[in-house]
Amino acid sequence: MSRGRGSGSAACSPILRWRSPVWCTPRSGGPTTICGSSPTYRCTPRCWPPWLAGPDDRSGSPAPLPKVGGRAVTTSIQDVPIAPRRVPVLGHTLSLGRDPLGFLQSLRSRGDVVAFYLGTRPVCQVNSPDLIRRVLVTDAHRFSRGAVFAKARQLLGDGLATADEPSHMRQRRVMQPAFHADRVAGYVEVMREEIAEVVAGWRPGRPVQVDREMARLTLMVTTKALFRAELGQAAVAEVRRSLSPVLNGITKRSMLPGELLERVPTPCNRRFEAALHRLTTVVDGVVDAYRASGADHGDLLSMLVTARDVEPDADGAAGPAAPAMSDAEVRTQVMNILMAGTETTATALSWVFHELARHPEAERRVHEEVDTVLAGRPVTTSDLARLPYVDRVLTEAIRLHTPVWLLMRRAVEEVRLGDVTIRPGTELLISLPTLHRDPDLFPDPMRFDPDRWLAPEAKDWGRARFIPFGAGGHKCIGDGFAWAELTTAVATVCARWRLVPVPGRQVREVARAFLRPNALPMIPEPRIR
Ligand code: HEM
Repeated sequence: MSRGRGSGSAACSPILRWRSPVWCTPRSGGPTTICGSSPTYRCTPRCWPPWLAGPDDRSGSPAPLPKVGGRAVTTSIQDVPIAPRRVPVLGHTLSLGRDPLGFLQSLRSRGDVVAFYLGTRPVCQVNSPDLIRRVLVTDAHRFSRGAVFAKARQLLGDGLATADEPSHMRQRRVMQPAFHADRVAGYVEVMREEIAEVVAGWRPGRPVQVDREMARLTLMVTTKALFRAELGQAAVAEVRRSLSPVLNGITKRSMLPGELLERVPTPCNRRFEAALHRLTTVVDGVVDAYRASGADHGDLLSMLVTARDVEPDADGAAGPAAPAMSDAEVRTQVMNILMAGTETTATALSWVFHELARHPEAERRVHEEVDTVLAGRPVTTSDLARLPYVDRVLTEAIRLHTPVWLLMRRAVEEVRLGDVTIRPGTELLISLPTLHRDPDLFPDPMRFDPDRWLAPEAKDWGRARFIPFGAGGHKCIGDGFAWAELTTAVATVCARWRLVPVPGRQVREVARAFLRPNALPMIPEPRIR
């Protein structure tokens, strides 16, 4: 089917998503202001393109190019429509660098699959929801994760967020229980306490940088959920100090061609290496201590340390259980979760408060619902499913400002997508804002309208047209955790505070590792009830 309509069975209802099974899809095999009423969303280009000269994700060497008459050719996309205004040598790099979101969205009307060039290297953007589903879900075995992940894997190790098959499937099986809905429910108290601690520092009328506050908040929540035991507290402080420089360093390095520049002992490289060393040392120390104590602290790290892997035998029956991960593997997983689970949720929360401030009626309804359900007491796990309007606000904010804005894959075999043939080695790109802002899928897409999720057909949208957490075997393992955290944070903050924009400050989308606001200064005002 060509692009335009998703169909078929429902995935997870947006309202119940926070407690839905995390693996709910089958597997196989110049800046523009966005304050006020401007409907135009563009972003400030930075860090682009991260995968330009990345190595092949499986072998660590460049992807093999197809050969014609014994000579390598630079294109493997002969029958794919090509974006206009390609410049010799540079390809479309400048257009993309000037306005990444605008450029990618401009490709939507040109076909289900459209190619553009980064320098001389083709990348195919997949626009049709049904073809996206094939790439991520039904034909996923024909694709690997692509060059960006290869770089991250070099720096972080082969963890869940970076691994390819078959290693990925084993890791997923071992990690899944730590993110089971029952386990996530147990983290809500930690989440609420950490959120309350951050908010306790706010003073009426004194501006706070909401984006930074949310980054602090999600880091506190993730580290507490990871290392709940007392012995983890020193580690928590060190992680908080080192994580940000490590994240920034990885983003920068994923853009560098080759490894030469990384080896030059510049102050920047030295800071990155020192922070990475501190982070790995402290995580190693905690893993040792957890291993030695053997106790279950009810946190993620306990789950990872005590995990046993039961490999199915040839008949599919359970084989003998064995320790699932070495200490080095546990450390890699911890690092992966810290990287994947903090800025994503922080970015989503920032956009939620930004949109609430711009839509007083939505804000009023959130306050009304929170007051009715909580009646002045702290939020609990059972409240999360009783906040349907908050749920719709979160869903709509994440549709409009999808934090993970690019998914990348690389074809490992020839595959036919609609009318075009994708050759092995071709990089594919799925631009989630292009999908989530498609007027054929979401009428008046730039309008923040939480009630669009009341439409009866909305329950099917999670199948193909609304996939902020991805889909298929790599679907976000932390989606339930993130949803619980988002709901708890919004309910806790909105029970006491309104966040009002600082007058005259413009908020822009910045397409870095995540699609985040450039800055979000806001003024906390105590609510008068
Ligand atoms: C609003 C918050 C979040 C968003 C929007 C988000 C989005 C995503 C997306 C789109 C993917 C799929 C990437 C791909 O297909 O290439 C993903 C994967 C992943 N996410 Fe999240 N995420 C969020 C929060 C979290 C949290 C809180 C955690 C952990 C505590 C987490 C851990 C992971 C991991 C480990 C993966 C890799 C899964 C795999 O490949 O099996 N994420 N996330």
